[in-house]
Amino acid sequence: MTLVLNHLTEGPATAPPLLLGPSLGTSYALWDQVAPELSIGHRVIRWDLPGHGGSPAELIGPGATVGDLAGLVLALADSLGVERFAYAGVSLGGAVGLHLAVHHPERVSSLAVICSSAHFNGAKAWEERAATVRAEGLAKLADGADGRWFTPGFTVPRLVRDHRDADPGAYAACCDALAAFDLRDRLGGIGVPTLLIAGREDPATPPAHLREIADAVPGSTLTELPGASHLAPAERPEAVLTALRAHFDGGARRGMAVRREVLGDAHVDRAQGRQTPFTARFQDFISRYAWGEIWTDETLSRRERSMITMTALVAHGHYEELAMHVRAARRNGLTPDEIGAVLLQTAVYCGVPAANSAFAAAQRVLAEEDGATG
Ligand SMILES: O=C(O)CCC(=O)CC(=O)O
Repeated sequence: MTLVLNHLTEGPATAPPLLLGPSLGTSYALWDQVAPELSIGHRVIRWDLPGHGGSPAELIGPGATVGDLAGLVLALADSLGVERFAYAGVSLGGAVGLHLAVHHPERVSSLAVICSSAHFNGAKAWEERAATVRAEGLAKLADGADGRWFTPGFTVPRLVRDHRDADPGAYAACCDALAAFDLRDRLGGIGVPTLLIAGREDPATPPAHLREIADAVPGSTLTELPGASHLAPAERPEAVLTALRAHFDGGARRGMAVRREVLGDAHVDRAQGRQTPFTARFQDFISRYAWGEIWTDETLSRRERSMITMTALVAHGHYEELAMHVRAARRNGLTPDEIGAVLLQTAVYCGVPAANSAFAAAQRVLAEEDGATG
């Protein structure tokens, strides 16, 4: 019997397939907080590394490469009748995704690389770790997992247990794969839509590693998550979920791009960073509908949409939101004089007190942005 990677499939069999890859030492439980939500719109298939979770250790041996792991993922996809799929992976799982996008682009429709890298800082440390694990097993390394994986005080006992229970030989073979991995000179050839997610506090693959990929992969997007270390899907599941949804869902992806163009990266990153499980769906809703459907509709120009939006906000007295849209109006090309003319017209149709508060809010923003109102 041919051995395949242990995996869990969730979601409708007819939905677009999405494969989720784990990091070294973990199992598909790394996706516990994210996969069920993603499976509303996807056939989600999450897999275990060889010798981790429920995958047979015999699938891998000394001197293994990331290419070997990618081959196992393709064999899994073949066994499930999946030809082309979206893919997201964490760290080693992300390296597998980069390998697939470079060497098997016909199989990958879209890629997300999370807390990962195009190289893992050379071979030496991984060769040493592999030798130690082959000699002593995983207990000591698992004792230090919290510090390598999470911000202080956070943990996921199930993942630490999976680390302790992994097969030492297979774990060491995965270290061999990390030691030999370096795709830096191939990144420019990646043509699939690519999202990079970095944990701001990740000591293993710090944001600079994700930035390096973002700088090289044409058209890619980078999101940095505050309050996340190396296992972002476990530590900031709601933020990872929103970013993945926006990336893998066409409408939401378009919406997120327009939202960033109009409101600016700094604002959107702040909003994403502040997100909680309670607000995640609302953020997703805004990206998908307000930005993905309305602001992307070219019947009206962005300048016209800015004028309408500012007027509506004055009419309902939403001055905080108005301040944000005065900034957006400037990004959409309105001059301070034109913004003033819009607000003056609101004095007629929305009332003088409303326009008075609107002028005060807009004046503050314009003074910050351009120093334009003297
Ligand atoms: O457990 C660690 O020390 C992090 C290992 C790493 O960077 C590769 C991975 O998580 O897949």
